[in-house]
Amino acid sequence: MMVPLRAAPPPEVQPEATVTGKGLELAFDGVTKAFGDVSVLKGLDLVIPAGQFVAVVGRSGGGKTTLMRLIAGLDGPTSGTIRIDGTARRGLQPDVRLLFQDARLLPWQRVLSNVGIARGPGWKERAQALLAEVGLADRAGDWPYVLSGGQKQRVALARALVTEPGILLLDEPFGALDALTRADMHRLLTRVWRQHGFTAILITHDVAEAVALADRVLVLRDGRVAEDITVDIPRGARATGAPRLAELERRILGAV
Ligand SMILES: Nc1ncnc2c1ncn2[C@@H]1O[C@H](COP(=O)(O)OP(=O)(O)OP(=O)(O)O)[C@@H](O)[C@H]1O
Repeated sequence: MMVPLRAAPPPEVQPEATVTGKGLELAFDGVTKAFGDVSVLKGLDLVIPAGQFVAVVGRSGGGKTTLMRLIAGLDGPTSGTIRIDGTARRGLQPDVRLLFQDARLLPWQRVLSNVGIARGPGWKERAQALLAEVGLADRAGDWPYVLSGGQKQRVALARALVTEPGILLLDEPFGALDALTRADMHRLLTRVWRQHGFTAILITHDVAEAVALADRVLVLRDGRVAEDITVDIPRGARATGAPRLAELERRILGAV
C-alpha cells in the first residue's frame, strides 16, 4: 500500500534544523564553584533547552573549562545544582560526551576501533556508519598517526557520537586547526548536530566561530553570564557575512 506523503510546509515556515529530538535540557540553579577563596562561578542560573547549540565565550581564566567540567560531572559545584532533563547530575554520565582540542585517540588501536570504543553488539557496523558520516569511510583500517589533525578530530567526533549523547561538550575542538580545515569542521559539526539532535555546548575564543555555529552565545565574565545573545540569523545566511552578523560579533566582543 502506498503511504501518503505529507505535504511539505511552505519554505518560510520550514524549521531550520531537522533535529530528531534526542537532546537533553541542561539547567543551572545557583551554581557556584570556588577554588579556595576564589569564586570562579558565582551563582549561575541558566536553562539550555534540549537540542540548542550554545557557544560560551569569555576571557582566559573566566571559568569556561570549569563550567564544562561541572556539566561533564568531572567535578562538582561548591553550591547549587546542575540538572539534566530535570534530574540533578551526579558524577559521570554516558549521555554527556566531550570533545577536546586534541583528539586523544588511542595510538595502538586502528581508526575503526577508536570510534567503536564502547563495544557491544553491532559496534563495527555502527562505527563504520559514523566514519562514513564524518567523511572517513575509507580510513577505518588506518592507524591514528597517519591521519591529519582535522581527520583525527573527525574520528574523535565519530567516537563521541557512538553512544548517541544527549549533550555534546566541545572545548575549543578546532583551536589547533588551520582556517580551511576549521571551516570544513564547522560544516560537518552543523550537519551532525542537525542529524543527531544533541544539545551542543561549545567553548571558543573565536567570536566569529561562535556566531557561525550557535543559536545562542553566552559571554562568561567575572563568574557570571554577562551577556546572553540569540543569534537570530538563519545558518544559511551566516556564511555570506550578513551585516547583522558583524553587529552581533561587535556586541559580543564588547561584552567579553
Ligand atoms: N583545580 C583547580 N584548582 C584551583 N584553581 C583552579 C582549578 N581549576 C581552575 N582554576 C582556576 O579557575 C579559574 C578559571 O579557570 P578555567 O580553566 O575555567 O578558565 P577558562 O575560561 O577555561 O580559561 P581558558 O580560556 O584560558 O582555558 C582560573 O583562575 C584557574 O586558575
